Amino acid sequence: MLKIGFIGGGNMAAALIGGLAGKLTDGNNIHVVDLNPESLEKLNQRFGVTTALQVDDMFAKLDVIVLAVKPQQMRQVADSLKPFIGTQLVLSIAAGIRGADLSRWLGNHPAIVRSMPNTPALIGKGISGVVALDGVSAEQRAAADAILRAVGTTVWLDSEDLIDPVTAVSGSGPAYVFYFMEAMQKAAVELGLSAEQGVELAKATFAGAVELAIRSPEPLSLLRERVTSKGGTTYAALTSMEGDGVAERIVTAVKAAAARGKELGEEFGKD
Ligand SMILES: NC(=O)C1=CN([C@@H]2O[C@H](COP(=O)(O)OP(=O)(O)OC[C@H]3O[C@@H](n4cnc5c(N)ncnc54)[C@H](O)[C@@H]3O)[C@@H](O)[C@H]2O)C=CC1
Ligand SMILES: O=C(O)[C@@H]1CCC=N1
Repeated sequence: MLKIGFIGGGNMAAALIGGLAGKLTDGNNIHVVDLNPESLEKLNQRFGVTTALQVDDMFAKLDVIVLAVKPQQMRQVADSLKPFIGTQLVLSIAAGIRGADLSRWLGNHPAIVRSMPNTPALIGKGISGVVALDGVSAEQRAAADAILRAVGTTVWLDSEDLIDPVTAVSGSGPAYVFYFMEAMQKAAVELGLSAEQGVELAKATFAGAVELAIRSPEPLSLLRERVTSKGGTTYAALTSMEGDGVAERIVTAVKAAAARGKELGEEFGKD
């Protein structure tokens, strides 16, 4: 059974641990470090994981170490981990932080996998972009894949350059969807429906449309055209959106997220 450590026991770590515990490995084979004792207590109670407030010698005995802190904290975490690094696979889920920087901070450690999951991992419906540095063995790639697949699906990338685009599309993506849903709810209220009715309509519309898109082999544009009767209501809404350049603005926004990912790597990977 895999022995897995987590540094950072926040949102994303909890999602991953929830997917792993009792399936890929037992809770007592998972060791979590976080500065916040309350987060640790919750994880211990829910999944039976062992915990510590700082990186300890347990980390020398693990197969995989998942780095799940914010990009800003990664350098300091790497420094505290370095004395315990041997042959373990290090799996980072942090936005921006480059594999080469992590490797250098860990004493030129070769076994680094970078991944970008998303919050639907909390309900087992995540998707993760993943890329392995050259020093990762086939067995370690399989371990990284199994960990991420415990909370959804994986898309392996040939180049680390594609991780920032994945971050921008699917890592941050759930927030764009919620933003759109919030706007639909706002419109519903302005048109006279209650807030509860608005959110129910928005959620069910997204759930139904997404399921339809997943089950349909047809392109998204065709699904959209089927809703859009010439001169009808949808046509009026889409014409308004086109006039306002909404699609272009979304493309610009997603590109801003990718640019920020690159910038984070430059900002926190300097030394
Ligand atoms: N939230 C999201 O949608 C996604 C986040 N990510 C990445 O996952 C990482 C974690 O994000 P979240 O789980 O959302 O953040 P979070 O804030 O919920 O969790 C981070 C945890 O790290 C702990 N921490 C801070 N400094 C520490 C240290 N020195 N040692 C040990 N623990 C420390 C904090 O107490 C906190 O519990 C980030 O790098 C983010 O880029 C990746 C994909 C999606
Ligand atoms: O906003 C962020 O930086 C992180 C990475 C992807 C989702 N949340």
